[in-house]
Amino acid sequence: MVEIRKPIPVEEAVHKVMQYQKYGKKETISLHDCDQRRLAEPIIATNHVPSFDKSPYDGFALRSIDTADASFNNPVEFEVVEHIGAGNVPKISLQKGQATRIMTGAMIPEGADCVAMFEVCQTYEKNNQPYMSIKRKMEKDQNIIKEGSEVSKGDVLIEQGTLINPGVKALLATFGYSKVCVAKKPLIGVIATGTELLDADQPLEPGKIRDSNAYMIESQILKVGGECLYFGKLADELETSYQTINNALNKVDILITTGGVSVGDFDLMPAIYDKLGADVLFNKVGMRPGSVTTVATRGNQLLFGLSGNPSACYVGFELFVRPVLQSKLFNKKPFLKHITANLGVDFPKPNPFTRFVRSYLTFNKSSIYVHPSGIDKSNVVSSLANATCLMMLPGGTRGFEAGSEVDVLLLDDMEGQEAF
Ligand SMILES: Nc1nc2c(c(=O)[nH]1)N[C@H]1C(S)=C(S)[C@@H](COP(=O)(O)OP(=O)(O)OC[C@H]3O[C@@H](n4cnc5c(N)ncnc54)[C@H](O)[C@@H]3O)O[C@H]1N2
Ligand code: MOO
Ligand SMILES: [Mg+2]
Repeated sequence: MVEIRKPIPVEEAVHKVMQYQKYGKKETISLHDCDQRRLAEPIIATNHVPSFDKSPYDGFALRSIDTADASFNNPVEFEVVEHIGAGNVPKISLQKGQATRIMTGAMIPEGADCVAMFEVCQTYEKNNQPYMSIKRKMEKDQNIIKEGSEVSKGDVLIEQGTLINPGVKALLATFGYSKVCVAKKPLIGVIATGTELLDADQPLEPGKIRDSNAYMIESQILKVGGECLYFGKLADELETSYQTINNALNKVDILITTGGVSVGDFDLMPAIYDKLGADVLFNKVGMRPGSVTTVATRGNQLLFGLSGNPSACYVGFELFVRPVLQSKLFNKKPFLKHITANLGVDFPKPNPFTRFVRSYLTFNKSSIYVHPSGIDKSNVVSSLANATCLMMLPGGTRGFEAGSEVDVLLLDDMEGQEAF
């Protein structure tokens, strides 16, 4: 008699897996190498920005009060007493009728309370001494970037778990983080199972196929910030498969296998979990593809038994492995981002299970449409290359019409969301 498995709802399965997630480890690396990593500590402002009052323009720093009588017909004259560029510290404190020639980014001299741009000033010399005049009134604080006006020392600027993009890297540099504490990439082992599998460099043989899942999973791991350790492919043979999987578990944080989780005579994963003493959290989920996705734990390690069917394997990774990996990277929004979009095509056939259709989006003015990216079957590989999202069609007794609103999970978004 074949084993009859009871499917659990997707949300429940995700919840079960996430109970086992733990924050990962931290490491300190050079600022140069931190791109696309996630912050293991928040960025805290170590100084005010700017850290001194500065000029936003090339011009003259002066005392606004001295321009009180300036007008088109009454230019007011200033003696230019100092000349400073960005990086210089002004030495002269301005007295009545004095100005400092100042460049963008330079420190405002004492006494000055505004900056007049070159464009509104006339410059000339008298007795070899530079002078300038201005025909308009200036206001106190006009054209001055005040100390701390952008950021105050001690402010928490970027949360732990944030992906380091060029803007985050700029902040790290601004606040002197020449070494950055980032989440260590979790090491995820990958094993492909199946006597039918050939490597990518092997010629096809009757009855055999090339292993695509291992490469696909490797790519999925790398895309979301993990490190992959590939242990090779295993023929469907219990003892050697058990040995390899047992050894692999000692070397990685998480282990993913693909294939062999269903009820076939050569589907050995259930027997291997048994032999490993692993607890199976679930082995049937109310979803398509990926209904056979199995997750087990041994000690505090998670073993993901993804389906052998390529599309099912892909979806199983995105729904279950990805949020665990994101949590290990301290991402507070570990789940795939949901949006709603209008169905681009009809789905007349109902399905009792929630369907995750590999899809892509199109945009028309302010409307978003979602379309399948290929054949909607669990065993296909060709619908994956153009998939940028998963359309989520709830299970039930009805189909769906083009134009109706559906939930969509974004695959290329790296921010995520807090709840599934
Ligand atoms: N009697 C039943 N049969 C099946 C059921 C069921 O409930 N009762 N479930 C079906 C569903 S749904 C799926 S999905 C598959 C899952 O099968 P397995 O996870 O056990 O995977 P395999 O049997 O090892 O392989 C399935 C399929 O995928 C190909 N494959 C395997 N590994 C790879 C790889 N690394 N790269 C590319 N393709 C791979 C393999 O050749 C098979 O064609 O079970 C259904 N059956
Ligand atoms: O696990 Mo299967 O993918 O539901 O077709
Ligand atoms: Mg099978």
